[in-house]
Amino acid sequence: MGTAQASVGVIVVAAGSGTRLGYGLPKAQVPLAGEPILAHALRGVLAAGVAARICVAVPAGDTVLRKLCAGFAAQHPDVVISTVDGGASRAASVAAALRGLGDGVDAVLVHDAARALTPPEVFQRVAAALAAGARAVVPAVAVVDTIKTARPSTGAEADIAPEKVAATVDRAHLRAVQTPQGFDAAALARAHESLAGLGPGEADGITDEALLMERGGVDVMLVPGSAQALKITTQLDLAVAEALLAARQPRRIMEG
Ligand SMILES: Nc1ccn([C@@H]2O[C@H](COP(=O)(O)OP(=O)(O)OP(=O)(O)O)[C@@H](O)[C@H]2O)c(=O)n1
Ligand SMILES: C[C@](O)(CO)[C@H](O)COP(=O)(O)O
Repeated sequence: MGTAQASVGVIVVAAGSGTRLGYGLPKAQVPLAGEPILAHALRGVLAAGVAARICVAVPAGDTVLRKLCAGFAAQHPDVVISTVDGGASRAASVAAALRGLGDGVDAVLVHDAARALTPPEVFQRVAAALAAGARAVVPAVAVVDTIKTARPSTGAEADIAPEKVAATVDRAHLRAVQTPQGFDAAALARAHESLAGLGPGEADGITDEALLMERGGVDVMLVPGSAQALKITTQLDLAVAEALLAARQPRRIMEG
């Protein structure tokens, strides 16, 4: 897009069911420090100050998250905040929100509600790289574990353990990618057109939009992500997020 004045739309995908979290509620509704996960995610987007429009994909038929978004919209009349029904896969939810965002934005940031504590600086880094001319930008962190590939054990080995190491990967070049992922709006729309007609099973393999860009031969630039942008997937992640939020509170100074 190449100009700092470009209009940015942010998609927040919040239509997932949260099966692995196992809370019995759609994940974006699950309370984190007393508020739905989506409320934290929206506050992060708004604090970054990069969005002219925000479109949130919520579970089809949901009224709780729609009401939450309407409350944010009332408090932020300077930003157009809308909701759409999400789809059966993350990719389908992104596609629905892309349509909901409409024309008139130069760049689109796609963000997981599940990465609810992403610091505003991460949004700003992604937006700045787009403004500097990148067509696709992803926040990333280095991988800290030693990574090995596995293959099934065979014969007598299978009685000891189901898998064995196939190889150890050189982690120097490995990056764990996060959201928000930023794209030139036209390039993202074209990439998503290529998904039309995919079944839900096939769409499940599209775990992020950067993959679509890579397939289309677009260079995907990496900017620093943040450990705080963890994806709340399991109960352990929710506990970590609670602890992170508690640590963000101004500390009380005991006097006397
Ligand atoms: N059909 C879907 C599936 C996922 N998402 C969103 O995509 C992000 C990443 O998905 P994940 O964290 O894996 O969420 P869930 O699909 O809810 O998790 P699970 O697989 O445990 O059910 C989340 O913000 C989630 O709400 C979505 O909008 N629509
Ligand atoms: C987009 C993402 O958050 C980047 O790490 C991730 O790919 C989403 O994954 P999931 O398959 O929806 O859990």
